[in-house]
Amino acid sequence: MRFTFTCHATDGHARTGVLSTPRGDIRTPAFMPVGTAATVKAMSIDQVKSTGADILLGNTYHLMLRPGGERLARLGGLHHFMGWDKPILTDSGGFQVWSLAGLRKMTEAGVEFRSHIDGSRHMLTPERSIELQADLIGSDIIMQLDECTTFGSSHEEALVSLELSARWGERSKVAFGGTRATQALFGIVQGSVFPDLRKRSADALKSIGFDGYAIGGLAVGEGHQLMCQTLDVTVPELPMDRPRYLMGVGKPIDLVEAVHRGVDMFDCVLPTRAGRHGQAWTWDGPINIRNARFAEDPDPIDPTSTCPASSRPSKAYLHHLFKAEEILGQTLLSWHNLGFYQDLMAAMRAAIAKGQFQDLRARLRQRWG
Ligand SMILES: N#Cc1ccc(CCNc2nc3cc4nc(N)[nH]c(=O)c4cc3[nH]2)cc1
Repeated sequence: MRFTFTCHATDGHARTGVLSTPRGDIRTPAFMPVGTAATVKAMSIDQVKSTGADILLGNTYHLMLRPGGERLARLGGLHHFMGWDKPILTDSGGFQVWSLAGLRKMTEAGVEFRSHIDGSRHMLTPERSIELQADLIGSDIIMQLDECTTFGSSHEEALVSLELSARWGERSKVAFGGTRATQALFGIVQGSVFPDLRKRSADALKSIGFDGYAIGGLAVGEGHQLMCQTLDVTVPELPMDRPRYLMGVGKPIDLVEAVHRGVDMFDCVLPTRAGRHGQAWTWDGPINIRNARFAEDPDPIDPTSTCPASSRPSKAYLHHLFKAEEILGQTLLSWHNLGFYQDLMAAMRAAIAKGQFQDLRARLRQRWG
């Protein structure tokens, strides 16, 4: 059975539905925990599963460097390697090369770079990225190789960049082999913050034809308002019957505003990275558990939560763990934050289904400012 995306309800531009894949269904709007190096940092795979996540994100850049694509394939692929039998989406590597690798050389062919781990030389082309994702890692949703246009680029620079990404999108589709029975290929829209270029990029990708469309080039320093304004002009250019994935986003308020504009899928390191640094997200906004006011707070973060990390340990205990630099603190707050993100997505799906998304959005905007 191939991929099918079904919308069950809409509320304005917001929509809720299911992306059915051979490895399982993804309830949308969906949040994907980030499992960069074959692990959602500080979490066991059972803890991740317990939060209700339907799909994880992996990074081709990290996995190709360590343990290596061919080694991962010899070990049965990423699902078997990390013990996750539900869907996995992998990013194609371009963004991570720019944010992590040293000594990069960008050409029409692809990007040459040195590993941030051991300085070894690597070449990533659209064709190699597809081979890594589809054949070696074995991911279910594959991203084209693209260039994430830096925020602050000129209109001309953004045009040159989006046209490169469109050519790489075409090459990715050819390497992927048109359509596959059990895997999906997503294109990535660029165009920075320029409405005309976002339309141009979307038109180019639609003419190539993808199973889903990601919105790239955002959450790169443009700020919440400009991100929302760019979504306002980009989402309407994307096909209604295909999933829309906003890459690298974001804070809870970002998710609410993007769902309001018709986005279906998200990924972000924030809940786990911030969790490892003591920040816990709550329905009343974020708190930092290392603050002295929690030193003798006997109550859990959220006694009503189904997540054990939210409903059982007291804030005093979590405060202690962070003061003592105990690893358990990082696990418990990462677990809590991922549980909170999944509860937020579930609340948005339910509100859209009941035609009450605007009430939820208004309440959360008021609370989170
Ligand atoms: N803590 C924390 C934290 C750290 C970084 C971020 C920003 C992530 N933003 C972001 N990820 C992206 C991945 C991307 N991947 C690709 N292939 N293309 C993109 O344009 C792209 C754009 C992105 N923008 C958000 C939260």
